[in-house]
Order: sequence, then structure tokens, then C-alpha cells
Amino acid sequence: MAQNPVKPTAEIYVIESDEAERMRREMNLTAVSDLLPALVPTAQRMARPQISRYHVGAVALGSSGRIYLGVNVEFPGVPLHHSIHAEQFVVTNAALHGERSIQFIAVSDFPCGHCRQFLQEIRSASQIQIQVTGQGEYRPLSYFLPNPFGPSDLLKEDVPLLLESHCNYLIEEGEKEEEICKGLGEMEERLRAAALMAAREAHAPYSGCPSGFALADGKGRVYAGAYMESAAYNPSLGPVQAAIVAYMVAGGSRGGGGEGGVGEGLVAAVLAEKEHAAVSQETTARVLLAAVAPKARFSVYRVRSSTSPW
Ligand SMILES: O=c1ccn([C@H]2C[C@H](O)[C@@H](CO)O2)c(=O)[nH]1
Ligand SMILES: [Zn+2]
Repeated sequence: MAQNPVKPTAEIYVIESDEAERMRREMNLTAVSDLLPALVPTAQRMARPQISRYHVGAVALGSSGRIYLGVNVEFPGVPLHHSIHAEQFVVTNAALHGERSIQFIAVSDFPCGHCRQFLQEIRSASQIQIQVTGQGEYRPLSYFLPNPFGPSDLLKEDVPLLLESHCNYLIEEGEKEEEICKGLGEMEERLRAAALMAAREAHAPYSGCPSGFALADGKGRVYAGAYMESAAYNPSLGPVQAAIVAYMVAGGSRGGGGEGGVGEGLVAAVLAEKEHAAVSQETTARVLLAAVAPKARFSVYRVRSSTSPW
């Protein structure tokens, strides 16, 4: 196994650029990108493959110089398509930290077709360099997925892509909303605000139905994530999965190593999406949340959009 420069118990999902640079020097490497393969086993150990027991790790370098770790996450009790692939996790992790582009990714296995497709959502995706550990050097994504179907088949050039700044125009209901809010607890209000903020940053150019999801743990901490669509539709990542990534990255879900349930400490959740959304997350979110955190309270926060194509 490759040398492991991070303490195995640390559950670190983000390495700041100065720390990455320090590690590069310590390991006598020419470029920070050469550090990524050495971190893959660390990522693999943090995976939560409760069904397959197959640990996948992905490590990405962003243009900020930060390094992001990603793992696969599986959910017993629901269909397999709910799973989070390590490559999707690492992109979500980067998005959560405001990273604007990813240049290098090291992975423990050849990325599946679904992940090769998901990565197409990033601008200039064909140039992302990918290395499968133990399988030679970095190669561009275009090597792994030639002749791709992607955002350019469906969208105009100026539409923001994944990792770029989004500002989905979603508004609260005004006075009526204030009436409803009066009866809400402080926690519910914080969840709504976090879910709405995430929804505003969602990547949903194909359906025009952005959404965000916020989770709360027993200590009152809130974790939120945004829905991310794929031009090929099926590889899209739901808002609950994105919020679970946020929860894991923030250290909220410990004690895994593949064995523990991901959402044991969660007590409440809010989905924010457009009212009358043509592509609604509500039913799916309810199903996944019930499997991940059966005791968590769930509510839907419906907001309006003035720019909707629907
Ligand atoms: O590209 C891939 C392929 C598979 N997996 C995960 C999904 C599932 O949890 C497990 C078995 O397929 O490996 C990934 O994370 N990335
Ligand atoms: Zn995959």
C-alpha cells in the first residue's frame, strides 16, 4: 500500500493549499498533483460501503490548491441508484468549499461510465487529468470518455456549469410565509434558510428545478447541500446525497470505516424546492431520509421562482 501521510483516524476530507504544499515538500515531490495518489488509501478507509464492502477513494486538486477527498457511500434499505460514488463525493466536496475548477483527480479504480459522465458537467471537463492508482500516469478525461455527450449538447455556452457560481432566483413567499414561520422553531428556521441557500446554488439547468437539502444533528449543527444535474439525467446527484456529503465532510458522521450507518446522529431535515416543481425531489428525499435517519423530522419548504422555464 502507498505511504499514508495523513493519520488514519483523522477523517480529513479537505487539505488546505499551504498544508498540501508542505506535504509535497516533505515527500520530495515535484508537483502537488503527485501527492494525490498517495492520499487515495486514506480516502478509501473513510468510505461507507455498507452493502458492497468495496471501498472506493477519490482525491482531487482544485485550482485554489486545496485537496479534496471523496469516498463511496451506500444506503442499506433503498435501491442502489441512491449510492454516492467517490468521484461524485469529491466533486460535491469541492463545490461545498466554493472550488471553481478541478484539474487533477486520483482514484482507486477506473471511474465507471456514470462518473465519467457526471464529470462532464465541469467546464473544460475533457482536460481534467485522471490517474487510477497503480495504473500509470495522469490521462485526460477525454481518454476515459471520448466523444462525450455533455452540457454543450443541451445548453447555451453562457449557462453556468458545475462548480461555477450559480444564483437561482428563488424567493420566499412574503407575508404569507412570515405567518407560517411564526409557528416554526428556531431549528426549523435555520434548516429552511440553509436549504434555500443551497437551492440557490444548485446546478439544475436541464430541469429548471433547483433544490437544496439541510440536515440537523442533535447538537443543533446544520449541514446543507445542493442538487446537481447531469446532461445525461440519470447520473445527477440528489440534494439529500449532497447534504450527506456536507455532513460527512464536516465530521458529523463518524465511526464508519464501512460499518456504521451514516446518518445516526441526524434529527431533522428540510428540502427547499420550487412549488409545483416539474422535477420534484420530495418523494425520493423522503424515502432516502427514512432509510438514513429514520427518526429525523422532515419538512418541505416550497419557494417561488420567477425565471422558471416551467
Ligand atoms: O466509479 C465508481 C464505481 C463504483 N463506485 C462505488 C459505487 C458502489 O458503492 C461500489 C460498488 O459499485 O463502488 C464508485 O464509487 N465509483
Ligand atoms: Zn462511478
